[in-house]
Amino acid sequence: MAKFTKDATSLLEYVGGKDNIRAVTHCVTRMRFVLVDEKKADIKKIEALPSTKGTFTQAGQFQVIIGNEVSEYYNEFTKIAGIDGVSKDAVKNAAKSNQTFIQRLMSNLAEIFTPLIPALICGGLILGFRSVIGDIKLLDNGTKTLVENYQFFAGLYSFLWLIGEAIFHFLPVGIAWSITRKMGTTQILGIVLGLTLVSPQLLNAFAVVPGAQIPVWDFGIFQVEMIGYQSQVIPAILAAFILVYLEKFWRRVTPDYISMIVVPLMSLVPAVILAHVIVGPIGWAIGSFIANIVYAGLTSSFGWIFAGIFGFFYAPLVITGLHHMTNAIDLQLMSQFNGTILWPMVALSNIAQGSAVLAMIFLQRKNERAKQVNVPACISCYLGVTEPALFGVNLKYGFPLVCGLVGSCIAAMISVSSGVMASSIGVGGIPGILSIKPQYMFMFFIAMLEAICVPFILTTIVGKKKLSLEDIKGENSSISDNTPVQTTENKIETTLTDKSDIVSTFKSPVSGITKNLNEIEDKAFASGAMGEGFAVELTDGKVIAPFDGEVMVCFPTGHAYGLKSTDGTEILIHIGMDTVQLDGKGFDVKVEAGQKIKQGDVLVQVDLDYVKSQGKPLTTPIVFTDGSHIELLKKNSNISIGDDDIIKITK
Ligand SMILES: OC[C@H]1O[C@H](O[C@H]2O[C@H](CO)[C@@H](O)[C@H](O)[C@H]2O)[C@H](O)[C@@H](O)[C@@H]1O
Repeated sequence: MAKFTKDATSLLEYVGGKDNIRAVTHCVTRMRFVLVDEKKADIKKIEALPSTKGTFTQAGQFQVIIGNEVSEYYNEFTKIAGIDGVSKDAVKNAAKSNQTFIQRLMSNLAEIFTPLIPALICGGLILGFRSVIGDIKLLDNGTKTLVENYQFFAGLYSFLWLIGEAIFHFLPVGIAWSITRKMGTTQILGIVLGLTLVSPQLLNAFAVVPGAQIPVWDFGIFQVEMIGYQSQVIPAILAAFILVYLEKFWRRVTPDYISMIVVPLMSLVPAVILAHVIVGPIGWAIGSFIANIVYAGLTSSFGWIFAGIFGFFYAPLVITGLHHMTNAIDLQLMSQFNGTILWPMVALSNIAQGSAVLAMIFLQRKNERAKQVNVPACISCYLGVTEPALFGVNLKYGFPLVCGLVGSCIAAMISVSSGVMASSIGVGGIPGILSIKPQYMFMFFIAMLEAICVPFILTTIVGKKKLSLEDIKGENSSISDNTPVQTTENKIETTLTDKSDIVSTFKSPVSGITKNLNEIEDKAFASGAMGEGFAVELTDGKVIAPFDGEVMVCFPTGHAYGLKSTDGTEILIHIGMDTVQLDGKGFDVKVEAGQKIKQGDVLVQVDLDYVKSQGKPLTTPIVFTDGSHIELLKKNSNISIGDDDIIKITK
């Protein structure tokens, strides 16, 4: 059995089976589905699968976040489902039907740039290395660079530009290719179109300065300027879409037997003409306008405010999966200002989220199970891929995400207000410093230190208050088969504060015969590891709220509830033993997590006969997970729902 066989099989069932999948693909960390009926997906069950880090529905796509191993998972899933033929394009196109114009624009941009990222990162590292050897005066008391002192480095510097130029200056080739690939038209035509935008026959875009002699194609009656579009983003996007739609048009109207002659010719030639005569100049102007606005915004006296907003919202943008659209702006900034002030904030945001996870590693150092998630998530984040951290840790607990956002917001403000600029997009984590222009490396380093320290300290402080003993110590401290595993939905927040007031507003949530907790069979409850409390052998299936407060946890199977009273008392009611295995059958749940409750509100109506018929004991522990001390006042007594004075609670 392959690593993901079990989970992939369950996922197929929980998304509603093969018939409910209109299309499926994956990206760097997520399975992306377009479902026929989204309501058929059982999100709670999907999120409970061990390999699922979270789910997200965005713009017509149902995303299941798996992490860095998603391609292996995807292969297993498609093998089991027998749907190998479903392509990425099919997913995207199917999802489009559910999107607004803006969503479509954003996801199109993100989709265009995603396949280019490996090359951009490689180029970023190369440019960063070139800066280190060619721009930093490391030798002769800070007066000479390595390139100036050693021929080897001079040669290396020159050689590396061969690759750097191919990636960044000839970017229109990559963009036009990516668009034809995405739109399912002939990719080589996209490549050729891209080449016509950066051909050496044209005046290089970087040589187009006021007063420059611009060569022309002279058609007698009119002339066209021979300008190259090196590093330009929007002209390439517009030209490629023209090519795509021309090809689609000609393919539709051309008989098959001449399509090979007509379609490429009639698509490419007009596309190249339109590119150089109309959309090139227009796209250049639009691109410059956008880059100027972003640049002016970020370098204005209010730049730090824009930066703070970007820094705060970048990680949530990653959660939506639309973040790659920022690459378009980065690349435009690079072509116009020879660097980007946007991308350093991307790297800082990723670092900040990684640092929040670092704090979780520290807080949960005794929790073996949490370590298995936290450590790889943190490493991945520090190397530029944040989904394992976002979905596996920070979103799950909530507060690390917020602490990371605060750290990222401050780091972005430091970065922008000190003018930090990267030569290019690079590895969006700690190695990102290599892509920063040498003169800004120190300030980026300071911003990076902040992005490491602030989320770490904040998460540690908040985590000490927020995390339960179970979160901190892991399985051994309190988890049994009957114990709900903590997920986003079913998280029990147990504060570690020590109060000493006596609470007397507790009324029995159930009817039955009371028992001391240590008398029941389940070891985890009986040992008191989950907290003190008592148990009841149920005689009636109605379960009510014992106090006014909130439902913190409502287990998807309806058999366990975490409640918090208005005065902060927290309890877990676990109905029956091993009842998680009933999968919700016999439990008519009346509340949901997050719901406010009044004492006496019905939480669930349990079909006791059914539970008994399945061989499950009706022993129901009621445990105080906030550390309260409990004395059972009515031992072995027949109590009724709503009775008070059953226990004495001391905090
Ligand atoms: O969705 C995967 C990741 O996408 C972004 O990072 C990637 O692109 C960055 C350029 O925009 C690049 O710097 C980084 O090295 C790449 O991993 C995003 O910043 C990540 O948070 C996300 O996990």
